Amino acid sequence: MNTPLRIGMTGGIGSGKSAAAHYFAHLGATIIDSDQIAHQLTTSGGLAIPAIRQHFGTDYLTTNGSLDRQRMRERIFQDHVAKRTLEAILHPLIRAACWQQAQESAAAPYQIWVIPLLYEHPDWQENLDRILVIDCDEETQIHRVMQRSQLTREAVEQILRQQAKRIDRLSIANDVIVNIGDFAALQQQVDALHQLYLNRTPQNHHRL
Ligand SMILES: CC(C)(COP(=O)(O)OP(=O)(O)OC[C@H]1O[C@@H](n2cnc3c(N)ncnc32)[C@H](O)[C@@H]1O)[C@@H](O)C(=O)NCCC(=O)NCCS
Ligand SMILES: Nc1ncnc2c1ncn2[C@@H]1O[C@H](COP(=O)(O)OP(=O)(O)OP(=O)(O)O)[C@@H](O)[C@H]1O
Repeated sequence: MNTPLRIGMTGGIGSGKSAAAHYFAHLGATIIDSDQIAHQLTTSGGLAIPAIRQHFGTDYLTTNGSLDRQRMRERIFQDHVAKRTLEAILHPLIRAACWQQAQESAAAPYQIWVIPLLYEHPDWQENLDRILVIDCDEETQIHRVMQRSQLTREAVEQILRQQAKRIDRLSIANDVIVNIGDFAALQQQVDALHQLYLNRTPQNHHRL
């Protein structure tokens, strides 16, 4: 059986990764979503909970034993050491779970790996055939995240400062979706990339 084409999708907070992934899935792609996996690992009984309890204490767990996401978010985006500690706990587990999901869905024509920190952690780029960046201006990101959640402008800006710059992320892209219009404009770009990915295989395209 051929290995499916693996596309790493990345983009800053609120750029539209989930919206694009949702539509790729509708077209038949397999989606491997590192944010979703991180959520599963940190629900009650999740694989990452014992290490989080050990390093951060029970203060960062809710009464039902899952990660207190708000509290952890407030901590890590103003404490670099805590951020690195949480990433050191979660990233190896996320990667293992991504690979497991990828193997379980090997029959799909191509896979979209949603990895927000693909630029910040280049080792994630290994074994990917292409990189797709969901691009949009920071002001749009801020508005979208504020609309979607209870976060203040300052809180979103603080997260943005911890993430790669737009221009750096674009420097690793093979493909770019500019998500500054409406959902129809986003879907049109996904449709075009869907055709491109169906016509590519890992055997006839190498990223490097
Ligand atoms: C800090 C946490 C608990 C906040 O949870 P919350 O539900 O508020 O956010 P959610 O998980 O939906 O993430 C939303 C976005 O935040 C940004 N983000 C998350 N983690 C990080 C990080 N370590 N560095 C920079 N940005 C991050 C991404 O843009 C992500 O898409 C959570 O994001 C987390 O566990 N982060 C560490 C895991 C990680 O590094 N994930 C990225 C996988 S590549
Ligand atoms: N083209 C668009 N038009 C209107 N709203 C959009 C568009 N793209 C995304 N959105 C909305 O903006 C918000 C952020 O989008 P989405 O959740 O897809 O971003 P994300 O990159 O996955 O974010 P995060 O990094 O936080 O996981 C969502 O509420 C989504 O519905």
